[in-house]
Amino acid sequence: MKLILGSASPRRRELLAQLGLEPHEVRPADIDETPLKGERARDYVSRMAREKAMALNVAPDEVILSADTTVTAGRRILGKPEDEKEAAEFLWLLSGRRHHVLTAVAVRTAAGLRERLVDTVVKFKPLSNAEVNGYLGSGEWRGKAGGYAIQGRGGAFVPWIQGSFTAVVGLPLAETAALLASAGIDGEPT
Ligand SMILES: Cc1cn([C@H]2C[C@H](O)[C@@H](COP(=O)(O)OP(=O)(O)OP(=O)(O)O)O2)c(=O)[nH]c1=O
Repeated sequence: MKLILGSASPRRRELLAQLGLEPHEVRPADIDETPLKGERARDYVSRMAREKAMALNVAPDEVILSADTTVTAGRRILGKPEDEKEAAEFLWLLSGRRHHVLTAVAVRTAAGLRERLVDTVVKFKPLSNAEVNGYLGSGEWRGKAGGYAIQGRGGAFVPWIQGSFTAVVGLPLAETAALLASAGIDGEPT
């Protein structure tokens, strides 16, 4: 079976490499990522992963892997910030609080689609003006759900997590490996 990565995220590619897997092809799906009115975060993130997988054609010898990561604080869904102003808003919202990072993984073959949702709790320390401004200036917030990257400088804001570190970065490796194995794709640890 050929592994098709249905994602433009370089992090997801790197995480796959950690499993000893290299996609046969990268085929990102371009879908509308707007939440539905009143949609719950868990429903939203699952729908996104599924829609990314369903937007692509799948050949009988292909396995498509798609995922979606979103940050949720209270009832709010924090996606990728549109600009620096929104990134600042997200960072202040997360400052000194716990939030959830939800990552859904979808694996699709011609036979059907299987999906897993991973919920990780992340705690942010109270941020100072200097920390927020320095972080905004680094540009690291771009393209990251919630406006931070735990695997980068953003890691300095996180004293504690409960759940899956790899899920926060974009692909929960234990669940992904299990889903892929059941679709006939096995990696070797590198
Ligand atoms: C919270 C957090 C998110 N992220 C990233 C992972 C995802 O790439 C991104 C959330 O956006 P996604 O919409 O999940 O993915 P993407 O747009 O990067 O790629 P694609 O849709 O093609 O698969 O946020 C981090 O890298 N580190 C973090 O700590």
